[in-house]
Amino acid sequence: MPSMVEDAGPRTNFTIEPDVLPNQVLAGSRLSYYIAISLVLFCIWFFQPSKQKCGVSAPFYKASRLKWMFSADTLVKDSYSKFRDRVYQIKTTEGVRTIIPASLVGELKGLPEDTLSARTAVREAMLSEYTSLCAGAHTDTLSLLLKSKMTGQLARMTPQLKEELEHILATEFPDCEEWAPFKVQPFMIRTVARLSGRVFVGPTLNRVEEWMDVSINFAITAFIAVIKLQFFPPWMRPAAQYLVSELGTIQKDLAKAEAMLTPIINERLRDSETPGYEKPDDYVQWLSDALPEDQKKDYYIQAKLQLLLSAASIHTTGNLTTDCIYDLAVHQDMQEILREEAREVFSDDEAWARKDSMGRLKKLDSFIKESQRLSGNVTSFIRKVMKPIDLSDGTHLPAGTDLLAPMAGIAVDERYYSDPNVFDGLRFYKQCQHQQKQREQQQQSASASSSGDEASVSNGRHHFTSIGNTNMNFGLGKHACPGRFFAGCEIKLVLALLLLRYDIRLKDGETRPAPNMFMMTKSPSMTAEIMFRRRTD
Ligand code: HEM
Repeated sequence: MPSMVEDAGPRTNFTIEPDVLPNQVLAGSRLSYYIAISLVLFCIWFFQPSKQKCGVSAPFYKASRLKWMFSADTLVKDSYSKFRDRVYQIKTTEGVRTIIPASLVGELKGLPEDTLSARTAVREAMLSEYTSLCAGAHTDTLSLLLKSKMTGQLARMTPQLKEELEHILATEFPDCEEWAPFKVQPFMIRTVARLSGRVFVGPTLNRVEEWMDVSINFAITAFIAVIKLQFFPPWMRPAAQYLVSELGTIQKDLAKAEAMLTPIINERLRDSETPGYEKPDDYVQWLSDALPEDQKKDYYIQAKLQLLLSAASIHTTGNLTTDCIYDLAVHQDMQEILREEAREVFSDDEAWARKDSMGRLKKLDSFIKESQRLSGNVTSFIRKVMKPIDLSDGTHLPAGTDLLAPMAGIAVDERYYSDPNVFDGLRFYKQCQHQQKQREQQQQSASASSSGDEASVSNGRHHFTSIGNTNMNFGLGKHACPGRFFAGCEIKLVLALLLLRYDIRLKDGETRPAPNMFMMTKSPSMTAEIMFRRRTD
């Protein structure tokens, strides 16, 4: 057997942890059939030469495609430390990807969609023509509604979220009167599904198990469908799609969601005729109001947008919350610091609804951002070049080039983060304080305030929701995540409440649960247990 590693980079032993692959990949009555067909296709796919010639004037980092599949984190870090500020290319399972460093991504982030497309890149990555993972003409609606109805207005939602959180803690979190182990990841996914559901579909449907099930599993099913389809060369996919059972599940889930939403939409349309009717304040309503008259009864598109919204928000937010708990369990000293801050902010019950409360949790904000820095995305800024682009370093990017930014490498670049491999929960808090001082000094000095680096001092770039060329966990530019403010609010709420009520630690003799890596997706262990004990104060 020829060596699978073509060259370069430290070699990795590929062992697959039992919880690396979602259970659904491994289960099912047709398992042996899948294994047989997958093996044959894997051989065809693995040994076929990469035919993609896109003419990017940048060197290749050579590494096995297996490494991309199971160890993309290490691959991106290794290749980044070799090239750092240079553009380079990697052959991945999905084709050639051109990697854009932080120093050049600024030249691209403002380009229009017809020159550099996020939509096309995501549509292709999701194999939307088979998976239906695309909102079509309504793609912008999804983001615009989040921006106009949520961002900046989150305080209005926190009392409902707090109520929902109390309910799920009361019904699904153990008593923990003594130290007790608890599996965090599945709980966090359910919690975020319920909290988000409260704002997406309202207080009745969000607690219905069937809705929870569909909204949580839609993203997982789609992920598995994409992976299976990727094993087939593009020319085989029109026929191969019939072998991927998850594509059928996606359609069934869409139908279930449609059936659950239809009576709610109809009831609201009926009630809106009644004088004095007070409209509910949730995504179902915002969407219904935004749709043109002839589409208000298009239940299918409304169901689809809801499931796409769930897919974008539940696992991303739930997994980051889980990572934060793992980091809190390791960094015991941070718990009292953050608890103290939460006690100050939530000194009375009304504080949960106060407009500025979440913003005052500055140390917690820093802690979450630091967790995300070290556990966040492997890559970001997924884009497709639609018209040729020339970068200032002389790199030519022809139409058809697929871009990525090497987030895993940037996140541990010592030029951007001092002691980058050390977890410092107050890293961004200290930077914010420093920034604040600079701002005050600038205000005092008229000459200083009229000169120089004003923008960098005043834009709060160390906050959890800030984005920048070296900070792309929420993407960059026009398509940067519009849900990040809501995500921050949910995560702070969950962590603050848990910190106020529980002590948290690792199980005896254990270290921080290792993340799972599969196909560029890094996620916290789904099976790890963390110890909780209810506080008596
Ligand atoms: C920690 C949680 C989250 C992370 C890490 C995350 C990350 C991202 C990233 C990396 C992108 C791509 C941005 C780009 O390409 O420039 C994105 C897009 C998006 N996210 Fe999030 N997200 C999170 C939570 C949420 C939530 C809670 C929502 C909804 C409430 C949401 C809705 C969206 C939507 C609709 C887009 C597509 C934006 C567009 O293409 O214009 N996300 N997110």
